[in-house]
Amino acid sequence: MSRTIIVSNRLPTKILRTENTLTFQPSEGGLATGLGSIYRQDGNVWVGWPGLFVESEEEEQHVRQELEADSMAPVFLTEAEIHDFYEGFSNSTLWPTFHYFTQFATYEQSHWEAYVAVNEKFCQAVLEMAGPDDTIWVHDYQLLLLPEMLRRARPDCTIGFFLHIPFPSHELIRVLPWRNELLQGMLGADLIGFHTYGYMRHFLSAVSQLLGLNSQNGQLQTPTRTVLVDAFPMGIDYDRYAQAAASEAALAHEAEYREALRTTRVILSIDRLDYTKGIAQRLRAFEVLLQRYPEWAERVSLIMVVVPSRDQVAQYASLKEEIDEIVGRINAQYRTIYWTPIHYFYRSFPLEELAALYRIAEVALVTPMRDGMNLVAKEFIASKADQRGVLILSERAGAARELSDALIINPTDTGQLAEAMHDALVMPEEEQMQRMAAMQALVQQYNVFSWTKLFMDRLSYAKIKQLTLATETLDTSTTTQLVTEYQAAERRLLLLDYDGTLAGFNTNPQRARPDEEMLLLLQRLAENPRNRVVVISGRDRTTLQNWLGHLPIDFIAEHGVWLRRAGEEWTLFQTLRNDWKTEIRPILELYVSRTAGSFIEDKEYSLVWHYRRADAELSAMRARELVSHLTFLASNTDLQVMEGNKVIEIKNAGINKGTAASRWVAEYEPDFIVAIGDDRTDEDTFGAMPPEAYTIKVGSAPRSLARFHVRGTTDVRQLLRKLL
Ligand SMILES: O=P(O)(O)OC[C@H]1O[C@H](O[C@H]2O[C@H](CO)[C@@H](O)[C@H](O)[C@H]2O)[C@H](O)[C@@H](O)[C@@H]1O
Ligand SMILES: O=c1ccn([C@@H]2O[C@H](COP(=O)(O)OP(=O)(O)O)[C@@H](O)[C@H]2O)c(=O)[nH]1
Ligand SMILES: [Mg+2]
Repeated sequence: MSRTIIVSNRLPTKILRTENTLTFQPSEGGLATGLGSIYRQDGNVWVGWPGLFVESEEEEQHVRQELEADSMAPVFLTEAEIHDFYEGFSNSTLWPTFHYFTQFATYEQSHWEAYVAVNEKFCQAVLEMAGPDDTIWVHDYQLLLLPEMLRRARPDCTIGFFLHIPFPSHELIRVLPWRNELLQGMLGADLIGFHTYGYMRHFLSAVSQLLGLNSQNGQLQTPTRTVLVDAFPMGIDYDRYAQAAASEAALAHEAEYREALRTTRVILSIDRLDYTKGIAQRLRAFEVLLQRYPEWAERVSLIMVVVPSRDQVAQYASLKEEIDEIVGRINAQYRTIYWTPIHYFYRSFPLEELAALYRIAEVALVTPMRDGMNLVAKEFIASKADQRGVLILSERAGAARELSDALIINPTDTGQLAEAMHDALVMPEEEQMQRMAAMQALVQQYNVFSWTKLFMDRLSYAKIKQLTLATETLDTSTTTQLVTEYQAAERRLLLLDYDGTLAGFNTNPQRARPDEEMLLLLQRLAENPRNRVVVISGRDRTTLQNWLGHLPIDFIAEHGVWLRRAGEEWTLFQTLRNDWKTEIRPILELYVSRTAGSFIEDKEYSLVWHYRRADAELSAMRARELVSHLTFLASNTDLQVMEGNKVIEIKNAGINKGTAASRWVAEYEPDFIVAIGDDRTDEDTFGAMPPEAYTIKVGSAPRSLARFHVRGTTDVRQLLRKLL
């Protein structure tokens, strides 16, 4: 039976050592509480770190067994690994960078190395566990390299990846020395999910800017595969929080708190201790509230739960001191014998007590500087059975993209935040209920179960899509068959594209000169009297002539405009005009002047706008603009607009690599054909070949007419060598 293997840095259970005994308790943090409800189903298993340093083999065995009984498999990390991988790279490099706190980020080579090593350790643990049909779902920034590591070990397995924190602008990502490795690591997945569309957009733009990979409608084309990218805002186990809030235990705790607080109204905040959560700013805003509206003195208190977190990281330790200091100062200044302005707790609470706090609070303050999602906001909403209560929510929490009925604030605007608190405290009940009802409906519908289902369904879809769209890989047995057929054949036709097929794709087209190995390979293939070798390219005939003209091969140049059989003269495919160039050239010049780095190639019967060296995103936009501009102009002419790899070409209609290649098939009557190409324009060749021909696409494409595909130019060379 196939099952799902969830992988995250932290298990939903953490183990504490007190003297000689181990206690197992639930982990804090959104990931553990969010997914905690679902992993126990259907033989699924959760792989992760249990938060404990084991001291002996026996202890390790014991922990492993205990966790296994509860569907978990531990990855044990050493103190050094926790220092360099968790506190170091994960929480001192990635966490601040991804939350726009680059001033806190450190860049240590040793931390990076530990990050690689621990990702490998997780990879081994997963591989030991995963069967070929299992789905692997990797979570979060601590394991960005894992998808690609798993992919390398199991090329066909199903891998999902979800990032729980923001994905920042590529301007921040590019600051990281290891940015390309990190992005490549994520691209090992079949589906990559984010909480919001904004994060997804930033990711796609980073991939385009830094790796030069294009996407369309969230479908990303890597050299080998199609990867889907999408937004999946995570939800909570709504019923669990609603039930907890309605439980006897929660009611009893609430009564207790009410008695202690007497008539004081409650504003609540709950977070892990983290500089991303805006805790200090929130305290200052509360102080401003008391200054601006002295009438709230003795009438409203802030209950602030701060859960200890990552206290070995310097920034966290100093934040703790800062908060202690501000709370102390405000309380000292405003408190009375009857009233404490801020009830500050630095510890975690069990679910029933959290539920009681959610119940008693009239206002929840969720005001992070940056937060991937923030589940506390959703838990507060689920706990409000009577629909009274107001959520104040930072516009920079992922949750703000969904919860538009909250009072949305900018957390750095202390004045606005203070006013929002006041507004919340005086909001008429009817308005509170209206807003709360709308948010409850949303949080109830988009819960953690629908989130999981949506992600998993989309992951199966990604897989099916890859299978149905992808051409078959040219594996060893097909290669053997190809070679056998080749050897038996008398009249063989080899149609070979140049750039991206025989030569690697170069940012400067003039630098893609043939190397010695290629020249020798073509020479030897062409020498065989049973072979007809045709280089079929979009390049101008002069370049092909200069580079390859001395070889006994045929040429199809300018996508079929110019033809040359070995030893003969160049001829035109048909009589052509090029008087249209005077009208079209100024348009291309306009796009060059608007797009630095782009340039025009002027071929005898076509004009090309190249943008491989221009800013990836700007030029992609300009390219769409240019295509529609040219298509409009060409509509009543005999011109055609062709899009290739970072090029737009305009030329006479009816001529392409396919029509030219057909001429060779008709004249030469081959009994064996291999046609290889990497580009959109090569699709015309593939489409024009008889069904038994070996059509081979280099790299991946969402849809290709070729029967087979290979990874890159190295594979092409290898295949051609086999034919010698
Ligand atoms: O494992 P820790 O270092 O103790 O940290 C706890 C978790 O914090 C982060 O939570 C995030 O995930 C939430 C659910 O998607 C989201 O609501 C929140 O905005 C994020 O900050 C972190 O991403 C987890 O990996 C940690 O385990
Ligand atoms: O004493 C506490 C306080 C909070 N939480 C939980 O910690 C999670 C915090 O998740 P959130 O997404 O708000 O932020 P994160 O900590 O993941 O950044 C929520 O589910 C809270 O219920 C907890 O388990 N114990
Ligand atoms: Mg090509």
